[in-house]
Amino acid sequence: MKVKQIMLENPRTLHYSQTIRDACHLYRQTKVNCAPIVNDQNTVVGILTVFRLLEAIEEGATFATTVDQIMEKHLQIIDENTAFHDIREQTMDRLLIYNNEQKLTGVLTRIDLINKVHGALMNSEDRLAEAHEINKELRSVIEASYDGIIVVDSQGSVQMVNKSFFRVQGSDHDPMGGPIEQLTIVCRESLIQVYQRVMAEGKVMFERYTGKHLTELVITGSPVFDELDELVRVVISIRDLTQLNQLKLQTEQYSHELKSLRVKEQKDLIYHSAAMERVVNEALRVSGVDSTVLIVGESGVGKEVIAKTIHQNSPRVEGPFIQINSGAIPENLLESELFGYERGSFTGANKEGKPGMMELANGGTLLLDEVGDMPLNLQVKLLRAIQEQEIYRIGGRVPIKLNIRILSATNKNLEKLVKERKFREDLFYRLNVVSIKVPALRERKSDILPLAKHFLNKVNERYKMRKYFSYEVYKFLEEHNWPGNIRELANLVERLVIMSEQDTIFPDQLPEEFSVNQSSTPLRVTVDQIVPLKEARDIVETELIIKALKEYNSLRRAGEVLGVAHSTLLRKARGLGISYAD
Ligand SMILES: Nc1ncnc2c1ncn2[C@@H]1O[C@H](COP(=O)(O)OP(=O)(O)OP(=O)(O)O)[C@@H](O)[C@H]1O
Repeated sequence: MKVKQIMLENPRTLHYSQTIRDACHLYRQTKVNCAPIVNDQNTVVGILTVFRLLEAIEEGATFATTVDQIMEKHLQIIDENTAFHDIREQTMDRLLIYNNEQKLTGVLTRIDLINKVHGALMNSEDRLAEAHEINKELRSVIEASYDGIIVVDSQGSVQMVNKSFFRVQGSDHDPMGGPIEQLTIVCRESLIQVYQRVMAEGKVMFERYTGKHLTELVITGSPVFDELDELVRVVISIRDLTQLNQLKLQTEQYSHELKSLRVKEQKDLIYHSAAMERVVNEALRVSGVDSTVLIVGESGVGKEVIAKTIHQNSPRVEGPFIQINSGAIPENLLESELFGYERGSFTGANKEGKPGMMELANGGTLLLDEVGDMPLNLQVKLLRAIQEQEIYRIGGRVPIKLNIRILSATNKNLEKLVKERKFREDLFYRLNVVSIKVPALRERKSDILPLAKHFLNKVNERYKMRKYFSYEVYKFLEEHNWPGNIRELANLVERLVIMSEQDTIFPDQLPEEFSVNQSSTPLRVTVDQIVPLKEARDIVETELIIKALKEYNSLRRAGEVLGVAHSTLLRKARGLGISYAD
């Protein structure tokens, strides 16, 4: 603080010829307790304090006594820019304050000083309370932060940590006051690096720490400067992303499970086998991304069903699912089917022109079925369309922007076709970003019965019937080799339902080409020890009756399947000790 900040500015002066009366008048008027005395040239020649005035009256002076007779002539003059600190030792009553042009600018009296100091004290007390309040608020803000916060001074010693720091650290170890090197937190090295880099460069720095079990910490160091622009401390925050990562993983897992539940709910996708479960999981995994997928497998194994599953579980689900079968469309029409055409572009064309399948699939998914049958000249155009996501209709000049996902399916060996130069290699790689192989039905026998039941239900529903298969028919379906895969199975089921006259379908109703003899493993009863014939008959009958009752859950149906009247079945069951409540 400088003297000019606490002095009484521009004090009123008295001429040396003025009297004590004038002085008293001045004191009363200005409420000051001293006055500089000037001569005719307005130069200060003395100073008269109230104290000196009272002293003079006591010594016999009167109101008429002129001030030059009683004033203090010994003057203490100081520059207005002198620091207050430097005049603490001086007598305050007589301080005259001059500026650098040697002009009187103020006086400093004890009372003024006391007032000023008192004011300053009150002020600083208020400011201290305010600072205390701000400090408290700051502290609670820092404590409320979920991020761990640690403040380190320029010497590298820890000045403060918040509660969250202990959570991130995973222990109660208190690093306060200690050097940063003694921290026990897992990301110690990264934290020290951040601190050192902030100290060296004076700006905000980041580091990422990754550890076991999805541990991920983001460490951010921010410099704090004082008024002199000196870097005095570094505030380091540690954001723990571990929980977030775990939650993310969990959400991904849940959404995957949810998806597979949805798929299980999808009525037209039936599977029990682990092989098919793997295929469905692959389909679900690729459904989330927009990559091209090549679905391979024998004819009729369900490639189209898998393509639909991908579409239905993809973000494009609200868009169209369009399918074009390259093998089924005559070569000369395939191009216009794919790309569409403008009006009058060729004879026989619709007058108005027509959008192609690619255009129709915009915003959705296009399945190129039997893609191995696509003619070579169209393969070039297709590749260009996929790469540029843009097509021209036949006869059209305006490019049409595409936003489609391409899936393709084939039962051919595309790699072989590439070698034989019947399929373009570049297109093959473009389509085969991800490939999914759907296994043949003979490689997933456990899917056969659920599929057969599914088709049986559908056909019964369609024709309003209530037919069912005998055990032997199921056995046959399960054992058959199914060269035509699921389509063949579905066709046979429909044929059996339509053709059979009774409600129960027996093997003798199987078409000739499916004669039971063709079954790869005919029905056999295995005998591994010799037992009396009666006992053997009882064992076989018991097994058959239990199985039939379990499968059909009805005496009448089980009887039909086993070829006996239900009353006979009931009697036999009782005789063999099989309990059954119909
Ligand atoms: N998992 C399944 N659940 C229910 N039905 C299925 C399943 N897989 C296939 N199908 C049915 O079998 C028939 C043949 O399936 P799909 O057309 O998908 O086979 P594909 O492999 O595409 O045949 P292609 O090679 O002849 O094009 C269809 O009627 C389909 O609905």
